[in-house]
Amino acid sequence: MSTALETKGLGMRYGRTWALRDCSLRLPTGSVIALVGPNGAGKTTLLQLVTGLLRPTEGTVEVLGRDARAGSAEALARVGFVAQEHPLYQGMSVADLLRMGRSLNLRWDQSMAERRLAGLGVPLAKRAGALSGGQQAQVALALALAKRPALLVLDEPLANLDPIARRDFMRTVMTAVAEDEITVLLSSHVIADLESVCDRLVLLKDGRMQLAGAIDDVLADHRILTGPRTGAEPSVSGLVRAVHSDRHTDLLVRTGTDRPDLHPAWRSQPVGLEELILAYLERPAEVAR
Ligand SMILES: Nc1ncnc2c1ncn2[C@@H]1O[C@H](COP(=O)(O)OP(=O)(O)OP(=O)(O)O)[C@@H](O)[C@H]1O
Repeated sequence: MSTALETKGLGMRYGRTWALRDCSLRLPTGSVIALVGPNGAGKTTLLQLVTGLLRPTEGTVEVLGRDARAGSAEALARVGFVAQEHPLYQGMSVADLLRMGRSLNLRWDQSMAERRLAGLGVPLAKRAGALSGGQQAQVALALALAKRPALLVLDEPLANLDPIARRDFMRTVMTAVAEDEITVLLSSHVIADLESVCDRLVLLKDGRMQLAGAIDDVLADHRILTGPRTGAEPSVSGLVRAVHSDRHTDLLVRTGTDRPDLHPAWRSQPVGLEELILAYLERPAEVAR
């Protein structure tokens, strides 16, 4: 399987603060990757390093086999980026934005962009500033897709969109994935919306990667162990979270592919994606490190 994005020892420091550290990732072509993490985790920093908007303090980023660090025009021509809050020139009409995109990009697909926007009922003659939030998000996405990117990078594309606009936005993304086999890297806090569309997960916290891999593998690596509160807790390594009620204890454990040898009073069950992500996000920083 070919690689769409590879980072090695990637790090970014603002003054004395490391926003991202030791980030080594390999993302296969054609995957849809959810980048999750709490506020300030380093998600935007990572996405801006990938799109060549920031130069790393250390490490390397390769997009489609080319160094993105130099802001190489050739590599970046294959990357579509929708920044947080999908900024557009508010005074320009949608048609003018498309015209500008066409004049700036060699591989521009004008008819596809017009078709997608017409299908969504977005009027081309209207000023961007006069469109709804959902329509503006769709215009920003159409501009990014018209570049015919191999890698589409979306920074919190679903923030501030209502449920229908979120669904329509993700439908457009998934149609592009199916039609053009693009790789998508998207950050989001809306975990429930990611589960049905993403096949890989990268979880950042305090600038460090906590989890990365195919969602199926990540889920298979974890179990919830439930047993009596007073009983001897199983001695397991890889404890992510312990929740105690009056009578029971729930342990979320990174077991790997091993199945722990449990006392008969304990049972082991799989964990769902949302619960797993929340458990990692809630872990105290000193445990997470
Ligand atoms: N231009 C900057 N100058 C100084 N510090 C910055 C700058 N940009 C980001 N940071 C810091 O780097 C860290 C990571 O920020 P980043 O915006 O990458 O996080 P994030 O995960 O995208 O957060 P959010 O979910 O709130 O958008 C934070 O501590 C932030 O304050």
